[in-house]
Amino acid sequence: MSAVIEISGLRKTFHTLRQGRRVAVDGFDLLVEAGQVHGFLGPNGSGKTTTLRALLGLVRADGGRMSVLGAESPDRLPEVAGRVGAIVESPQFFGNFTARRTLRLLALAGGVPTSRIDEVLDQVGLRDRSEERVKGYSLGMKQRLAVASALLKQPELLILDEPANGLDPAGIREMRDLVRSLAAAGVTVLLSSHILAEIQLICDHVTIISRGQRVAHGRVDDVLAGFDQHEWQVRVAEPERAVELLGRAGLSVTAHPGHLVVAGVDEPELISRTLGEQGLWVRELIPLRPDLESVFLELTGTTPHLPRQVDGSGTPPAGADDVVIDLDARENREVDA
Ligand SMILES: Nc1ncnc2c1ncn2[C@@H]1O[C@H](COP(=O)(O)OP(=O)(O)OP(=O)(O)O)[C@@H](O)[C@H]1O
Repeated sequence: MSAVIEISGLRKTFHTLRQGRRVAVDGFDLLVEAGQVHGFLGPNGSGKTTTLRALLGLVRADGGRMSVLGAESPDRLPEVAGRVGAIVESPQFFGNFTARRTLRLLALAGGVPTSRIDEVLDQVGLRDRSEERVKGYSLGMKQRLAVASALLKQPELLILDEPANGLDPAGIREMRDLVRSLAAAGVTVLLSSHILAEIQLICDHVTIISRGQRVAHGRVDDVLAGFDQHEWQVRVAEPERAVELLGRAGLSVTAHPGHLVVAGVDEPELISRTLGEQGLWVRELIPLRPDLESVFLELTGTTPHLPRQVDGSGTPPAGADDVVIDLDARENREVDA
């Protein structure tokens, strides 16, 4: 697969009068390949927007190499700008203009045929409302108009910084459907967010940033698999006896209200056989898989605990071949306030 975005060793330090020197991005790497819907995940202030701004030439990097669609950024960015759509800073629209008039203005300014206007309005689901003034739009509709403006030139790559920010659940769902339909149409999408569930629902790949450094990257399934402790939630009629039997069989078991958690077990038969052979029948046996939220919280240090998500499918995640977890960054992390 070809690289659509490559960043290696990106550094950016801001100097402000009040706060002095602030390292926003510190040797950061990112690889986005063609066809991916790539989630760029990190807590507030971890460096996501700075990275995207540097990539797009909106802020000057202090070090590192970047390329977009094979062109070095920022020097050769103009060569590929027509193939990239990006919404990084909150777009401002004229409130008194309709969506159609807004897009017409942008199409004319960008040399895009005006026949594209109806196509992008359809793509973002705004055609029915396109004659209304933008000032009457909801935040979600404004976001969709922003995406429509980025789609005018039929980009191969779409970069969205926090597209779900400020949206209500219905708006988030609309944005999710929109990103999925763009991905299905072959657009490579890089999407920054701190809404973990969103990333898990939309993205196939993820890069996690914490304090300006990459702390994990790879296929979402593989990143999750890297944190899988092979735990099972077990319900039985006599939990105390079950703890004893499982412990005697050398299994790691902890008691929780109403259930037990057995860790480090690949095959659930081991649990049911150990208990069944002593006449203790398992009522429920559920694999506990880590979700992106628990992985993110562990990597970025925002909580010491690993909440678990119950995945009733019982399907083991894919192998962890592609996932890379930067252990140095993990161990050296500081706790976010
Ligand atoms: N123009 C600036 N001047 C000074 N400091 C800045 C500037 N832009 C960003 N920073 C600092 O750089 C760090 C990274 O900020 P950045 O906006 O890139 O984070 P982020 O991950 O996008 O956060 P959020 O999710 O809140 O948007 C923060 O400490 C921020 O205060």
